[in-house]
Amino acid sequence: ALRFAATPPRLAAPIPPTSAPRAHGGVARAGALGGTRRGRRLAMAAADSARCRAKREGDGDGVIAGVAVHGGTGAEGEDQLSVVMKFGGSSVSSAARMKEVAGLIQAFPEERPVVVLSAMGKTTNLLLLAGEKAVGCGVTRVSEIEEWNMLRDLHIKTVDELGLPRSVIHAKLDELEQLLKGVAMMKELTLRSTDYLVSFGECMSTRVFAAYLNQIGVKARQCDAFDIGFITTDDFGNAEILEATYPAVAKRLHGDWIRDPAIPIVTGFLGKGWKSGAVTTLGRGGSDLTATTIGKALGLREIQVWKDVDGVLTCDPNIYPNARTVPYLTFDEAAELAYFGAQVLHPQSMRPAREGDIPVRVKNSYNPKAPGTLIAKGRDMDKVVLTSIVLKSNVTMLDIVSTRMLGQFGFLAKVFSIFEDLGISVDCVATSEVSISVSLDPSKIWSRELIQQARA
Ligand SMILES: Nc1ncnc2c1ncn2[C@@H]1O[C@H](COP(=O)(O)OP(=O)(O)O)[C@@H](O)[C@H]1O
Ligand SMILES: N[C@@H](CC(=O)OP(=O)(O)O)C(=O)O
Repeated sequence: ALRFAATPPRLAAPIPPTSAPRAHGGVARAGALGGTRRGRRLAMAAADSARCRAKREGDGDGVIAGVAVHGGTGAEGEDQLSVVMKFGGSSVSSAARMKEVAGLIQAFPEERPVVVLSAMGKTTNLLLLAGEKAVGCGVTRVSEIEEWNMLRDLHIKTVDELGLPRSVIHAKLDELEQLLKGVAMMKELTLRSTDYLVSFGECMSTRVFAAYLNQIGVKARQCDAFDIGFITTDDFGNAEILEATYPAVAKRLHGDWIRDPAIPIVTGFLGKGWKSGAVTTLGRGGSDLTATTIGKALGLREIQVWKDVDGVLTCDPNIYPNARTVPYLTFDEAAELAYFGAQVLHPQSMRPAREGDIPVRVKNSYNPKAPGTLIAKGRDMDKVVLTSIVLKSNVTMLDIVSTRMLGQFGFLAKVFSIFEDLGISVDCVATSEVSISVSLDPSKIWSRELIQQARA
């Protein structure tokens, strides 16, 4: 599909790129992370100014206002959390990569980041494969599952190379092995237990990374998203974040920071089902959504998503290696690109950023000097013709042809009520007097029922 940018009127001047990292290595300033009384006073002052701002701007969405009720936060205070830095699996795939990420965090001593991490490298895929194999292999053969051995070895090697005690990871690895044996025993892997299984990826990467930061003198605190207020629907595998998440996460992260300032290292991708209380996941690539949710909850200055590419590119670099970086995007453009197949961002992740009006910067952790892509409310569209090309595979096209449409009203409404009943999302629509063509979101399963109802 070719996505052409429309040419709306000029909206806002582009925001200049962030300053390049100042230095690599070294230990973060103690002052920036210190829990002084002055810091707390500043925090309260910032809370007051956030309250005033919310009042002035008539901010009715309850985020800043909601936080203020619980003691307040805001991005203005010197000792407040200031940005989200999310690092994807490719950025934390080994001990060497984790050291570089730690260096990146230290290179911005003026920031007080909330760090969001994905699972190391391809751990999520390995966990899914290990789970599938466990269903059919029998309890005694779990220890032979190749993917389980690969991910266990990766985590132990990483801990060793970072000079950390293996106890950092042992409890989680033991629990994971028990879980795989449980799956093998039951010969069953439900969506609910799959979510619990894959959660080990983020639970382990954050524990390892937080321990490493503490070891090098940067005070950090590991946080499981499902324990700090990420409340979701119980749609295992593709859970939606509920509104209650925002005040809960803000209260917890802000409260912890005021009590004992330490960089929060939060598990991406995970939540807690509001009915079941079980661990849920936000859909593949969901750590981006974790990052933007935290950004909105705390009203932070910026959300940074660090990838293995120089930003959002003009097309998938796996298809066209000479793709160029798109320097500026609007939230709507980024959401549309993500929804229509640009794997670089989670399709839902732009929503909290847009609602909170918090710029998202897509950066390359392998090439931090590159300016990346800045996603914000508006950008200069004067010279824009083509923004980016995306490809979406396995799209289902449905053509409905009927002479009963001629001169009638309500035909489209009937067709769309069938989609609604069956929970099917429609991407594109084209109509004429005698036919309707729609393309259906491949992530939703559609069934024969649809054809039968369309015929009726
Ligand atoms: N339009 C695009 N712009 C940038 N990257 C893209 C695009 N389309 C697909 N990609 C792919 O998305 C990858 C980055 O996304 P992802 O793997 O989710 O990163 P991470 O795991 O670090 O969060 C890139 O390595 C690239 O192969
Ligand atoms: N680990 C999860 C969540 C995620 O966001 O990963 P990444 O940031 O590496 O795309 C996944 O693989 O889907």
